[in-house]
Amino acid sequence: MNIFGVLACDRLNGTYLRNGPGQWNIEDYNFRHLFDGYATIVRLHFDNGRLLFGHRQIESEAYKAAMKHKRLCFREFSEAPKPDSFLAYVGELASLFSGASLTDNANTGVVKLGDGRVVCLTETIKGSIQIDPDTLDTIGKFEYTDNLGGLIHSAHPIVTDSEFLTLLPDLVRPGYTVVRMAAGSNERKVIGRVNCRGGPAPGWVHSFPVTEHYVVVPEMPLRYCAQNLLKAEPTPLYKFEWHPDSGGYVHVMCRASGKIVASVEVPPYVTFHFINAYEEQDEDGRVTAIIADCCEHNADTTILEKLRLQNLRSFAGHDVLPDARVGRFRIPLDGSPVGELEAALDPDEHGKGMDMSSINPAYLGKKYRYAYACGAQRPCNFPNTLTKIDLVKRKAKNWHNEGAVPSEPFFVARPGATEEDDGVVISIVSAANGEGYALVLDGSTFEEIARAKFPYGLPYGLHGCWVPKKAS
Ligand SMILES: CC(=O)/C=C/C=C(C)/C=C/C1=C(C)CCCC1(C)C
Ligand SMILES: CC(/C=C/C=O)=C\C=C\C=O
Ligand SMILES: [Fe+2]
Repeated sequence: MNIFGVLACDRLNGTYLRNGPGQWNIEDYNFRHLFDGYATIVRLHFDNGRLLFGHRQIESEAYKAAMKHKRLCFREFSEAPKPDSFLAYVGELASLFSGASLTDNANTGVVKLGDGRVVCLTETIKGSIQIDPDTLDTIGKFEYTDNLGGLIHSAHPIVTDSEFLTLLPDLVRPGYTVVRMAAGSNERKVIGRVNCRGGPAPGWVHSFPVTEHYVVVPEMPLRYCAQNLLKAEPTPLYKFEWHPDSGGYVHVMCRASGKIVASVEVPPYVTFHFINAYEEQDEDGRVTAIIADCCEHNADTTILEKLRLQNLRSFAGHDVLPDARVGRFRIPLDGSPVGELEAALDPDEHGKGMDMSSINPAYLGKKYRYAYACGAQRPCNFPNTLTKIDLVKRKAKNWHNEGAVPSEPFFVARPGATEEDDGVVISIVSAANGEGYALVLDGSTFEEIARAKFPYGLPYGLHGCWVPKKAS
C-alpha cells in the first residue's frame, strides 16, 4: 500500500529502505526470537516535500516455503524445522553440513552496491537477495560467482561506491577470511586470512569496521558453536557459546597486502554493531594505533535472551534492558600484545542503552566526531530513544517520545555538506498506540524537522540504506 504524506523537508530527495524481521508467525505458529521473523522491507520515498510509503515481504525461499506448506521449512536464527522421523533427522544432518537447511531469510540489512543494485542480507550467504528499490519486488538470489564457498558471512558488509568488503568465518579451521568484491562484479576475491587466537570456533561476527588502510577483524568470546547449530531446540545462546576464558581479540589486516599488522588481546566484549574505526597518528603522521568503536553490551550475553519476543512483548514497567556503552578499542600498532577497551563517554549520557548506530558515510574509516544510535530512557525493556553522540565533547543529545520505539537513526548527508553533522537523521517510529510514523531530525541540532504518519503501524525493523534520487 502506498500513501502520500506531506513533509516539511523538501530538500531531502531519494529513497530510504529499511529491512528487518517483520513477520513472526506461520499461521498460528509463533516464532520465539526477534531475529527469526521473515524479512519485511519498508520504503520511504522522499520527493520534494512529499513522502511515498510502502512495505513488502521479501520472497526468500524460506518465506515462500513457509507460506506454501504452512510450516517452518528452513533453520532460522532460533527455530529449526521439526524432523518427522529419525531418518528425516539424519537426512537433515547431512543437509545442514551442505547448508541446504539454512535459511535464506534476508532479514537483517539492505545495501546499495556501487553499481546501484540493492541487496538484502542476513548472516547466511545464501540469504543475499536482490530487490527492486522502486517496487520492492524480489528480483532473485544474489549469486556470488566465485568458488569461495562457506555458509555464513558478516551480516554487515562494508559497502562503498567502489567495493563490498566482508568477513567469512571459518568454523572448521577457526579463523576469518577477509574478502572484497569490486562494484559491478559478483566475484569476491580474498584479501587475506586470520587465524583465531582462542576458543573452539570463531567469535560471532555480525559486523566489523575498517579504516582507510586496514580491516579490523573482531574475535569475541561469544563464539559460533557447531553442536548448537545442529540442535532442534534453542539453547540459551542459540547458535553461540560464551567462552570468556578463551579471551577476546582484535586483529588488524592491511587492506592492500592482506598481512596482519596487529593481533591484540582485549577485555571480553559483546557487540553486534561496530560504529566506525580510524587510524591514530603521531605528530609525524605515522599511524600508531587503530581506534575502533562499537555498541558494546558490557561483555554480557543476556541481551540475546532479552530480544526474545516474549520479553519484548511483556513490558511491565520494570527496567530490564541490560546496560550498553560505546566501547572504544585502542589497538596499538607497535607490536604490543594487548589493546584497550573503554567507554568513549559516560553511558549515562544515553541512558546506558546503545545499539543500532549510524554515521555520516563520508567519515567511514576516518577520524569522526558524531554517531547516531538508539539509546534508553529508563525504565525500559528495549532501546527507546534516538541519541546523537558527540565523541569529542563526550556528550549525547536524546530524542524520546513516551511509549514510542524508534528504529535505527539513519544519517543522510545534505548534498554539498561540509560539516560532519550537516544532514538529516531518518527513523521509523512505532508509537505507543500502535501507530507508526516516519521521523526526520536535523543531524546538527537533533531537533525534529518533520514527521509523517503511516496509515497503519509497522513491525520493528533493523537496518536501512539510502538510495539518492537519480540525476535527471
Ligand atoms: C536479524 C539478525 O540480526 C540476525 C540474524 C541472524 C541469523 C538469521 C543467523 C542465522 C544462522 C543460522 C540460521 C545458522 C548458522 C548460524 C547463524 C548464522 C547464526
Ligand atoms: C536491536 C538490537 C539490540 C538492541 C539492544 O540494545 C540488536 C540488533 C541486532 C541485529 O541487527
Ligand atoms: Fe545488525
